[in-house]
Amino acid sequence: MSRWIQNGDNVDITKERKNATFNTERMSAWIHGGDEVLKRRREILDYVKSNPDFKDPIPVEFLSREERVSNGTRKIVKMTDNTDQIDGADFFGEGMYFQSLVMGRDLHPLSLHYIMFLPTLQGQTDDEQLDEWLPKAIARSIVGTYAQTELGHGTNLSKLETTATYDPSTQEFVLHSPTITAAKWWPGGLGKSSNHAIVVAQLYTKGQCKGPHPFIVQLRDLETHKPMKGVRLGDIGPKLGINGSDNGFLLFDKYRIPRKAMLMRYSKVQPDGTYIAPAHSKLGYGTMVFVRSIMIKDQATQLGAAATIATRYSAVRRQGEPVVGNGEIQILDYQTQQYRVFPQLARAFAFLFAAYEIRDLYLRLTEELTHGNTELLPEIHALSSGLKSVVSWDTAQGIEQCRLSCGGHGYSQASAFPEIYGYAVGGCTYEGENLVMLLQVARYLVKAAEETRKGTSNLAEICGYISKTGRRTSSLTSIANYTTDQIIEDLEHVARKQVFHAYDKLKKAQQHVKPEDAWNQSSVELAKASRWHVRLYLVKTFLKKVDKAPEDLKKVMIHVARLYAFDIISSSSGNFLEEGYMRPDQITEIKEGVYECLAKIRPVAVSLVDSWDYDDLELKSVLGKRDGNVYEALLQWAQNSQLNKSDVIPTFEKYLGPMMKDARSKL
Ligand SMILES: CCCCCCCC/C=C\CCCCCCC/C=C/C(=O)SCCNC(=O)CCNC(=O)[C@H](O)C(C)(C)COP(=O)(O)OP(=O)(O)OC[C@H]1O[C@@H](n2cnc3c(N)ncnc32)[C@H](O)[C@@H]1OP(=O)(O)O
Ligand SMILES: Cc1cc2nc3c(=O)[nH]c(=O)nc-3n(C[C@H](O)[C@H](O)[C@H](O)COP(=O)(O)OP(=O)(O)OC[C@H]3O[C@@H](n4cnc5c(N)ncnc54)[C@H](O)[C@@H]3O)c2cc1C
Repeated sequence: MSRWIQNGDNVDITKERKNATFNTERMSAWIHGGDEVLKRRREILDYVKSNPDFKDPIPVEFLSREERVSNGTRKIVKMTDNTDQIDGADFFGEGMYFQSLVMGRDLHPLSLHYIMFLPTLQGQTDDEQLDEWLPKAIARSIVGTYAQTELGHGTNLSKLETTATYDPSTQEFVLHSPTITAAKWWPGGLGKSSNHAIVVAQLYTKGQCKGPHPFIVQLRDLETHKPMKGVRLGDIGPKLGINGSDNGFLLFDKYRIPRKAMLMRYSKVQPDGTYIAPAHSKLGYGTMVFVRSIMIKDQATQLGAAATIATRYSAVRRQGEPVVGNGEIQILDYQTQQYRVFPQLARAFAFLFAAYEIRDLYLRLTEELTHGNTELLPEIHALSSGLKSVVSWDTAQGIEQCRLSCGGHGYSQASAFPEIYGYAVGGCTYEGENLVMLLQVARYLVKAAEETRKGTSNLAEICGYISKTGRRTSSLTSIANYTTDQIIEDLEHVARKQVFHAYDKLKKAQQHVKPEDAWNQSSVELAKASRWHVRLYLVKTFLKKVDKAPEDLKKVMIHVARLYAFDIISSSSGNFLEEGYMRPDQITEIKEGVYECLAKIRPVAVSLVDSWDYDDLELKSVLGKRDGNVYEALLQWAQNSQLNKSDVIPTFEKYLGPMMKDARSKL
């Protein structure tokens, strides 16, 4: 046994846990929403661990693509056979946790069924359609996906090419892909698994195009699973990540579906072809808003996992001997290591707490929509688009920092970083490419700036800072006395300034060039304004949450929240220095604040990541193992390699052996 193991655990990690200044269980409960939530997490975990159906034959990174799809399909069917183990109504909490324990970091043949197909049926059907389709989808007698993106168009929905032309003589729509670029491309589970899809197509009736609308479409025969006549589909091949998912392509050749296949909660086509428009033109995009909202928690969970792995590994990895003869030190003691890893942990917290907020806002929206009130739609569209964009970008960067902080072992799939990154980074693209989403936020901010300039502002709370007068210089005197209100005031200043800078640039350009060119020429500054708007929101949400925490937890978490804010300010110091809003010595003070926070977090870092309550089963990382016994586990993990099945592999007989033999004979 290694000299670093005592009572089964690595001695360094045990020592770290003894340093905790707070109760890890209390912290976990606070993070996850209370004792009851924590208790339920443990029950779900026990259930998953005790069920052999959920076990992977070997770590999934050793499986081929076909094996991955097959293993994932087997598990998700078993998992959804057992949804009585969770509160089905709690998709955001129990649903997401259950699926992450069973399915790991992969999407699978039923992902889109649960994440988009079912929610679209719930949100977009009229009563009759709901009664027809929802029971089938819930029972899994049909499997659906969401087919919107095409080879030629993803972002720009107004130019989707798939057509749904209404034929009043038969009361049917004719679905058609007029070109190759009209092929649906990407939908998860479309390639081989789904037999139905929500297809988004340009609706034509009475010779007029009414724009993209959702239709429910049968793609495969229910018994043979062969594609229906007029439907061509398949898998799009391997991707950077999520290779357990059969993302697919789909083409229609004048494929007929009944009139009632058009989802008619908001827009309708009557039997004679008369079109009835929705109350709000973007109501049909509701499922995207829903997914953008739930993605925030998913991304936070991935970044939290990466930070947990990096922190635990840094506690057990010893490298370098600053005092010769005293032995090598834990790499977690290096300030540079802390500077790399702890901000990622702080971000993960910030994102998780924002995820709770957007969940609550989304629930409010759903409630309002049942009363026909669409007032909240622009605000939630802007917030979910902005959070989706900033959070997924920072998550991807953060995971990469965590990987780098683990040196060579971070590059091995044993670390789980490649899986985490491959899975999470997809979020920068799907559900709206990040930059495009930032530009959606910008439209909202431009309106707020316009109202403020006109003096007619009655802004929503989320952008209330835009119409504030604010100070001309920061009131920061010393980092010790830098209050939450001052931090927010300083971030508000920079966000407001950037909003008006972008707005003025846009307005000025509009005087000289066409509106679309003016927008394009201002778009980098507009996207920056959106980022500041979202960062401000994240900082405010985090500080507010910590302010309300119980005292024992607040004492620790305040350093994490301040690190999040100080890291943002110090890494963009130029924005704060502009026009003398801050002086260089104030920036120096904030940098010192960063270092102070790192030092405060250092002794409790392992306990903090323990509080995220990841089980080894969920982390799936040799480096992040709770017991810290990394080296033994690495050696064991490598035994799974197919190349280790024999001492000599065929490539030796075929290539290397003859090459060396030949070379030897010539010497
Ligand atoms: C038991 C089992 C449990 C299982 C649990 C599983 C849990 C797993 C958890 C998480 C994992 C997450 C995994 C997710 C899987 C992802 C799968 C991916 C799916 C997809 O990607 S689907 C395709 C998504 N596609 C897009 O997002 C396209 C992006 N484009 C657009 O959204 C829009 O076209 C646009 C926003 C870019 C522009 O739209 P458009 O041209 O139509 O409009 P504009 O002229 O620009 O704007 C007009 C006006 O409308 C406003 N607007 C736009 N969109 C919306 C909206 N959605 N809501 C409200 N308003 C909107 C826009 O801002 C303009 O407003 P103003 O005129 O400025 O007022
Ligand atoms: C893992 C994964 C899963 C997916 N799952 C599904 C699914 O289940 N169903 C589905 O329908 N789709 C799915 N998609 C597709 C996804 O929604 C699209 O890829 C996404 O919306 C972006 O569209 P695009 O790929 O066409 O990129 P494009 O729109 O071509 O964007 C390419 C580049 O152009 C820029 N750009 C585009 N428009 C503008 C603009 N107006 N202003 C400034 N810059 C612009 C973008 O910022 C980007 O840099 C998935 C994608 C991925 C990666």
